[in-house]
Amino acid sequence: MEGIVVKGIQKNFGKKTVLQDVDLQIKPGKIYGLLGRNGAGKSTLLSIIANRIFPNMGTITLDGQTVFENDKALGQMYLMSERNLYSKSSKLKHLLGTTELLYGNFDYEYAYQLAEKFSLDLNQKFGKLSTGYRSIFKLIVSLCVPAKYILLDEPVLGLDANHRELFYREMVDNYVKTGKTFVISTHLIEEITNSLEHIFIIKNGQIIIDGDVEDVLNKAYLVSGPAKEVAQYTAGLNVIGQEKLGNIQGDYVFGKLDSERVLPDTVTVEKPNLQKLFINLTNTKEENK
Ligand SMILES: Nc1ncnc2c1ncn2[C@@H]1O[C@H](COP(=O)(O)OP(=O)(O)OP(=O)(O)O)[C@@H](O)[C@H]1O
Repeated sequence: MEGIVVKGIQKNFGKKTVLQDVDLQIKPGKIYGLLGRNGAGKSTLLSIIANRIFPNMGTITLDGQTVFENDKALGQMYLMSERNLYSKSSKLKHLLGTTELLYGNFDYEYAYQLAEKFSLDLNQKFGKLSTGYRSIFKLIVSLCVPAKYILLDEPVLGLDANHRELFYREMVDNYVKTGKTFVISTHLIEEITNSLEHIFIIKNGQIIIDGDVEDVLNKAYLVSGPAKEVAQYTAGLNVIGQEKLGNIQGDYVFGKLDSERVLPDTVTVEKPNLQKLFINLTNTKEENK
């Protein structure tokens, strides 16, 4: 099968199972979002895909070939993660050269252009950069490596709002120009929704949603109005969350509404955004109370 295929992945750390029965496919030429709450297993999954850590069960293939100790397949993937792998005493421009040694054909011209846009001086040493600029440097590298699949684990960590916007724009621009595939794990859902085509939502180590953003959002509804009428209208539907303010109630429904039911005049049906849907799908029972 084309692209990256993740099949039956399980990962345990000690006695704890942090990923279970994870199956998914990353097809070439799309922008994917990997969304999940703190500790859901996003970084672990991305590290397994990039062969940085090994699963207890399951396989990862790229275009049908295992990625396990397969340099050719791994050369087509680049994982940018929170971990700082760079030597603190190295100048940024020299670190670009190190990346070229590993991945070949590094796009220096583009890297210099991006550095200028982000006001990053490449003559500085990595260790002297602020948290945000460390992320920016790593992002610049990930946009300029020749790999076909770019995995970004919390890419905008520490970036201010202006730099985050600039990064999303550059990523989409790069995607349009190169047709590369991006997989981004993030908590900042609202601001990235428009850049994503497909999402995976991971909860407690399992994929609970796998679909195109539009299709997923088409299944979500927010039904609001007086508590009694709302409860009647949503009875028996897949209500995944609820908001209450006095006597006014908002039920989040995921799936289908019942077209046979008459919507009372006092009740409205809206489409929630991805962030609201995510919060409701991933809330724990305690948080729903
Ligand atoms: N090396 C490790 N040893 C033991 N437990 C680990 C290790 N790495 C991750 N974990 C545990 O695995 C679970 C998943 O962690 P992971 O970092 O993949 O989550 P995440 O979704 O990326 O979270 P966050 O959004 O907070 O970064 C957590 O409970 C974490 O404590």
